[in-house]
Amino acid sequence: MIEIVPSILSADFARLGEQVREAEAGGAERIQIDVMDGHFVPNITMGPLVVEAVRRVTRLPLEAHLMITNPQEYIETFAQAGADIIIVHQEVCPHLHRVIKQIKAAGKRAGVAINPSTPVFMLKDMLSLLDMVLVMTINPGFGGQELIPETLPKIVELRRMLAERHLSCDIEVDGGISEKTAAQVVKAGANLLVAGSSVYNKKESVAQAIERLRRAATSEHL
Ligand SMILES: O=C(CO)[C@H](O)[C@H](O)COP(=O)(O)O
Ligand SMILES: [Fe+2]
Repeated sequence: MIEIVPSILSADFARLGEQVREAEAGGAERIQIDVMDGHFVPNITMGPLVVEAVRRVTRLPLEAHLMITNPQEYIETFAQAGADIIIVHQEVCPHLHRVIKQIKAAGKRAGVAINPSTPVFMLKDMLSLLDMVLVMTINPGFGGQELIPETLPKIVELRRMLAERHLSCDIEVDGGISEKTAAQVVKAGANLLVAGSSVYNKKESVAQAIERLRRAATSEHL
């Protein structure tokens, strides 16, 4: 099943609760919270307090996309704050197996993200332990960027690797997902499509935006 996953990075923070509820009412089945530390990526955003606040206004599963240099130091904090899926970046985890086990030990689903320049084979031996691989379709740090086309073959390759191993891990994509790119990433093999600026775009309601993206994602055209 194809899901549109709203990222609150582009939401109106002055009325965050409302914006999360709008996504839920609009049919979103999970929400992504982008955590940035100003070290791994050149931007600073939200932390566990925001996860805790969002947890209070929705029953949807929450994904914490941790774009931070020492994720192993914060797994339990984000688990306690109410994240259901914890996503760490491969690039900052020399002991990735240990971090995945740490997420599982906290009772949460484990995801690993890879930047556009990180090859999919870096995750080959960990695939059986993962609930999700997040293929970044932009360089992480900011919303509103354009999808990098070189990331599309990575999705195809990952889907093939999972099929070969009979694994049912989710493939999520994040960055530059719009009406124009949604069908392309689905065709490549992604099933979870994170969307920030195209969901919270101020031109239409959050529900309308989600519906438009879902239609584009599941259309045969393009
Ligand atoms: O991880 C992220 C940025 O690093 C965000 O999830 C992503 O940017 C979503 O924003 P948009 O859909 O506007 O590209
Ligand atoms: Fe993200």
